[in-house]
Amino acid sequence: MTQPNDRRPMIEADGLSKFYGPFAASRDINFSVMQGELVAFLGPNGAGKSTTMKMLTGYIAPSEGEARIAGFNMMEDRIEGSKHLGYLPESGPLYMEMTPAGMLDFFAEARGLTGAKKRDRIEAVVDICDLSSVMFKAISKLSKGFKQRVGMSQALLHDPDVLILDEPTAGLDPNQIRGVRATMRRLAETKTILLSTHILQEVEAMADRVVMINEGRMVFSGDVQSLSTAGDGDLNEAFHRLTASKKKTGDDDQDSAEPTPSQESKAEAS
Ligand SMILES: Nc1ncnc2c1ncn2[C@@H]1O[C@H](COP(=O)(O)OP(=O)(O)OP(=O)(O)O)[C@@H](O)[C@H]1O
Repeated sequence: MTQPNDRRPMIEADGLSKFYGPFAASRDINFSVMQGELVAFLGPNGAGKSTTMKMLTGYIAPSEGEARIAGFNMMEDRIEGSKHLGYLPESGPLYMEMTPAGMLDFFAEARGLTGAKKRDRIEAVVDICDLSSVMFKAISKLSKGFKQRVGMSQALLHDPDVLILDEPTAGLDPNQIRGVRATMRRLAETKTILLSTHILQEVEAMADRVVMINEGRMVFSGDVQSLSTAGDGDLNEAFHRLTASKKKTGDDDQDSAEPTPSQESKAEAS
């Protein structure tokens, strides 16, 4: 078992920014997720969570800064970094006309898995994500919860040690949320996880630490207890205080998104 001081950073955002013309979707994001940690990535709609996750996974190029997975720069060594990484994008890379069985087979081959190894890994993710009842139905015909689980199974297929999950419980009913959370708790025993969510109970129940962004900038990095303290013991209040819009004008008024001095001390990169 990894001891706390043996841990190394498995996910690193090092000064990440993404500009679309003059608009900064994210700006100077700095944080690390250490081996074995589950870190919640919070922020209101449009804060820049998905953009940051896409940079971390090498899916889009940063305008500035560097993303590293297991120490690999995701622009220069994306193939090596991707061997360690499972990514569940917000909308899921689901081929709607395929069945889960066909899709997992396709992704397994693409990951270089063959023979018994391929069979074992498909069996393992079908079990983890509880997919056996839908393996031969078209993905387009599955409920949202099952589509989400198929997306998760794809992310887990090559048994990566790092997971980046973009809102894995978005749009699910309470029973489905329970199922996904139970799966994540199990995964968190052995993997490093960065998870974006809007659900604060999820953070309380599962996260070791929280990184929060607002209007593209980091406004908090710390443990759940410190986040709660920032809201006088109430996570909803903390979320509100840290993410209440400071914009006075349009979206490209970037200077107005500066954290206040008290928030800045909480947003130190770990
Ligand atoms: N390709 C793009 N071109 C221009 N603007 C973009 C592009 N992608 C994202 N944005 C903008 O960047 C900002 C951040 O978007 P992003 O999807 O990262 O937010 P988010 O925090 O993931 O939001 P949500 O919680 O709603 O999913 C938004 O204002 C969005 O409109």
